Amino acid sequence: VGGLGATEAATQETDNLITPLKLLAWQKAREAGFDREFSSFKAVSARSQLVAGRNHFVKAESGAEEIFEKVMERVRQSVKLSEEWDIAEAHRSQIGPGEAFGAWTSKPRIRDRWNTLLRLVAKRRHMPDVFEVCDARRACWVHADHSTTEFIARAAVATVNMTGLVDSFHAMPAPRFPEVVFLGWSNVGKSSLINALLHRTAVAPVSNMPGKTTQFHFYSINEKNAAFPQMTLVDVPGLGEAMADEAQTRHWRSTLDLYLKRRGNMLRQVFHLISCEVLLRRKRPSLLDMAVMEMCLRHRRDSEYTIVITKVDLIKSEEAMETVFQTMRRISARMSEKLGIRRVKIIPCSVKRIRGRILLWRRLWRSVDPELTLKVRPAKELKEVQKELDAMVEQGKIEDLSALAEQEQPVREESLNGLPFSYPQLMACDWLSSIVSVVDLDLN
Ligand SMILES: Nc1nc2c(ncn2[C@@H]2O[C@H](COP(=O)(O)OP(=O)(O)OP(=O)(O)O)[C@@H](O)[C@H]2O)c(=O)[nH]1
Ligand SMILES: [Mg+2]
Repeated sequence: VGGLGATEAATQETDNLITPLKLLAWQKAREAGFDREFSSFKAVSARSQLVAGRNHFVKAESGAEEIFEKVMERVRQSVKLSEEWDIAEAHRSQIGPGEAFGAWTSKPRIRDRWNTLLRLVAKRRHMPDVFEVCDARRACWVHADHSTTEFIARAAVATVNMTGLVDSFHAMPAPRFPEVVFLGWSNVGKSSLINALLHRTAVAPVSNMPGKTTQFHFYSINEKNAAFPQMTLVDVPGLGEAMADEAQTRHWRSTLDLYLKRRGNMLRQVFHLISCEVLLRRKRPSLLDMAVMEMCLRHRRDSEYTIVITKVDLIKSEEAMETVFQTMRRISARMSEKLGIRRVKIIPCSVKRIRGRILLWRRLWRSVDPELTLKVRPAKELKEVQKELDAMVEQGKIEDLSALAEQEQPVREESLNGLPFSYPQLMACDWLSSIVSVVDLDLN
């Protein structure tokens, strides 16, 4: 009693069981952005559980998939795109950033097609598919635009809630979801980047005066939407001198230090932002930046570490580009000399343009992807499980039910299989090629 039965193909009986839930499912789908009728509402598989009565977990097919497939097929069949797609497919293994394949295009017609495809894929909220479309578009040398990043954000983000606004380590909310922190000198664009990635204008307050963010902001993404990837983004006060007094800045630094050292393995990714402005002016990152960098690389083995060069739209000449370039080369050399690290991932980006946004999303996604995370469900009393299931059935929470059923299946092992085709290539491409491709584009 209490164990889940095996997954079985649905029968007429299971189909009858879910029919009354169609309206609820449709309402839910509408809330999530689905704007048509279901063309079908069929049970595809079912599992049952005997807990003083029988619970049925039924996976239903809504027809949305069908519509998607049809439209996608139509989009792909239109002559131009399908040709490009086929070429991209044929060159899948060889196409990487920097390899000549054609000239970049921003033609609205072609761009719109890719964005339509992306919008359709985004509705499925399956991020590897989203990245696959992005890769294919890039492989076809079609520029991304604001719609592209908007659809990526739509696929990944349903809700954003501020769940903590604190100024000491001990007041921080306990880590609930995989966490990503954005840190760096004051005014480098940490808050702006969070807004840009979420495709929201006013989540994190931004100012052109340094010292805007004065507390640690915890933003829970998709807190109550388990169908979306759940994560926490953390915006921190600037490391540098800002407008605050000496004591305040020292306090922030020690809080950050504690946070990085003690946050534990829920902290998955550190985005360390360094502004182009600073690199152009000082030709080297600050000692504080170097200390943070070393700390992360040496002590934060649980987290990924990425340097983000912000405001690359300010690079206006080839000399400026060369300066940024050489500075990054020096940083890389210093790190490899000191820590024996051969490669530090560096992503140049700009919130005024699209540059770097997709790479950042990919990097972010990689660190929070629930499929790469072993979920440990706490053992519960049978009665509790029963109550939970009853409540779900009563409220018609079909998605939660099927998520629960899904959870009982063996968790996939961490692997790169199934990730988008150029993912390893992109990861393998060092900062040199990524900065070249981005800056080249900016100068064109
Ligand atoms: N040109 C350009 N300006 C940017 C970019 N990103 C941010 N900015 C500007 O830089 C300024 C600072 O941005 P914020 O996001 O507040 O920086 P912050 O790192 O959060 O700053 P603090 O909260 O003070 O630590 C704002 O005026 C932004 O508009 C960018 O990519 N390009
Ligand atoms: Mg800020």
